Amino acid sequence: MSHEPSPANGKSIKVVIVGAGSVGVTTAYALLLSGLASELVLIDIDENRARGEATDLSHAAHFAHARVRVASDYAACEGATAVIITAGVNQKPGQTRMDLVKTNYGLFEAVVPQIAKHAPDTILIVATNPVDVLTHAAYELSGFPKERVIGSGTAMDTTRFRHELGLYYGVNPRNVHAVIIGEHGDSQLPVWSLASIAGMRLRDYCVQAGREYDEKAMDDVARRTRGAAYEIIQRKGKTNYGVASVLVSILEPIVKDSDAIVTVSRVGMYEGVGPVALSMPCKLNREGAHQDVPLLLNEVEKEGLKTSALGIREVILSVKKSDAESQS
Ligand SMILES: NC(=O)C1=CN([C@@H]2O[C@H](COP(=O)(O)OP(=O)(O)OC[C@H]3O[C@@H](n4cnc5c(N)ncnc54)[C@H](O)[C@@H]3O)[C@@H](O)[C@H]2O)C=CC1
Ligand SMILES: CC(=O)C(=O)O
Repeated sequence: MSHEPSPANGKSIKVVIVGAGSVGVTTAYALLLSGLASELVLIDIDENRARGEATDLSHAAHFAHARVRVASDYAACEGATAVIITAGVNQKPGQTRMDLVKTNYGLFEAVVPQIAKHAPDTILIVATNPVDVLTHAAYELSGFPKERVIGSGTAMDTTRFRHELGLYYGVNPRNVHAVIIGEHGDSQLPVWSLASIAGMRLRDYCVQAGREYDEKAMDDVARRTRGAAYEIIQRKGKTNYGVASVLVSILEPIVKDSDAIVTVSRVGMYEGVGPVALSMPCKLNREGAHQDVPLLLNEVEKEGLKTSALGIREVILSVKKSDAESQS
């Protein structure tokens, strides 16, 4: 009898996680439990730590029909369906995601070309912060088409938003349709004009449910969504479970080629801004992320999106400028 793990869904799906820290290994564990991958490879600059994590995870893999291994060389990315990048410094209490840009941009310059060299057909999924700036960097450094460089973006904030709305209205978050777009960060934008429950816009839902639409309560929902990571980091020093599940939810439609719509970050052209990676609802399938249908936004939301895009673009330009200056 073979001791080889059974391939996921009858196919051999290899996923590489670069960065075997808190987000990386929580994602690895969530992926193992999902059964989406038949092979997981961990790469970390701290090889000893990665080896310990891989051994521990391989004991969990015993129950999940997948193989977990550690690699010290990016050649291990060859043949990967997706490479998830979670390597990099995280926020200390009070820091913004943008505060991490200099260190993590340098890391991407070292890592992304190596992934692209060994896995030219893979899909890159970026979680490292600031995720939009680094998704943009990964796109430029890899030379991959836009579709194949995806940031976890506001998939995380959208999950938190639906969670908060579900709590407030007393319905399951799965029945709340609402998205956060723009930056995975402080300039993120809740799309109130399209938020709905049971197919009804929130104001209509309130009329039908015989309750008042409370503007102040909605502002609180948006504030809690935007501030969730800060609060968690203040309390426990990091966030890991939410993002791990979000990364699995991004990988799933890629592996299953299912055309699911998920709000992820991807490079696009924005009027009056230029090319910039930010989050919009995208169709995900085995070829990557596609922004096929522009979101119907009102004028205020269009302005908010532009402000968010300009903020990300400014950081992209400034980190590239200071990087070029330090190399000259
Ligand atoms: N997009 C999102 O929603 C979220 C993003 N994050 C971000 O994910 C990143 C990782 O966070 P944590 O896992 O908590 O940090 P961590 O410190 O636990 O792990 C980072 C790992 O990266 C490794 N690393 C550093 N340089 C490397 C290199 N050149 N090559 C390979 N590995 C390298 C470290 O050795 C460490 O194991 C941070 O930037 C954080 O802000 C965290 C939570 C949510
Ligand atoms: C840390 C981070 O980006 C988050 O949990 O949203």
